[in-house]
Amino acid sequence: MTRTPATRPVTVPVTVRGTVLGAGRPKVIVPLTGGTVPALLDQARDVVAAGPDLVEWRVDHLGPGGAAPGDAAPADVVAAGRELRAALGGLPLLVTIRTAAEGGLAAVADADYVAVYRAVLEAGLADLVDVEVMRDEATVRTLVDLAHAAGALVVASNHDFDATPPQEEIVRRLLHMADRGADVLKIAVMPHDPGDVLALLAATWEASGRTERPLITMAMAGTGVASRVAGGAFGSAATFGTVGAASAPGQVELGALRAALAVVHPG
Ligand SMILES: O=C1C[C@@](O)(C(=O)O)C[C@@H](O)[C@@H]1O
Repeated sequence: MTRTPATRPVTVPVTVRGTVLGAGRPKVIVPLTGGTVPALLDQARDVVAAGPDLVEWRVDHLGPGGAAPGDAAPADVVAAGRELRAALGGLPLLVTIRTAAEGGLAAVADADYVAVYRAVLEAGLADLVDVEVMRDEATVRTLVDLAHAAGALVVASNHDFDATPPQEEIVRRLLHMADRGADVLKIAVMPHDPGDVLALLAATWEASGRTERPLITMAMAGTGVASRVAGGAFGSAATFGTVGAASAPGQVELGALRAALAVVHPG
């Protein structure tokens, strides 16, 4: 049981293209998972029409001709990114290479992971980049510096698709992300029972009392849906919802998610 400290730091919100993370109702992030540029742009049109707060581009789903997801070369990613950026208008864009180690499709070495992000950042395509904080420390440092030099924010991330670590460990990982210089701290875990969802929510509440940085947390799959709709009440600044394809188990369709968020966060 975690008690509320007498003085809790207040979350310092971050603003991306007018969208505020860390204040007000949690923001809805919709993932794009197209495997080819035409598929990506089709999906982007539907997503823009649905009006999310932010868009996540899962670059690891892109492959040459859709044949080999995760293997797209930096120049191809940049070319696709330019078209995507134009299709998104002013929507904030989070660029994510989710590696196989954390439940994604990219089986990349650190050098390639950095090369793709470097190209995307230098082309000015990302407002935020997802950096897996468990990767090599020098890689994480390089990416944090590259992102900040390009005027982008870093969303540090960690994913456990097998289990839910204990509350203290979830908090430790989130605070470690802050130590690494991330602007937003994100963790996704796999619950096996409602107690695991409670651990994730308790960790969210505890961590939000120990860092000023906005958090994004979720328990995945059906058991974890409560965390996707009600995580904001415990300190999560955003939640992933779908327009079409999901990028992780348990994501709720955008319209239903917005309705649920309006119930949890009236006014
Ligand atoms: O980190 C996350 C969270 C996520 O895994 C989810 O469970 O909603 C979905 C991913 O696309 C995103 O990068």
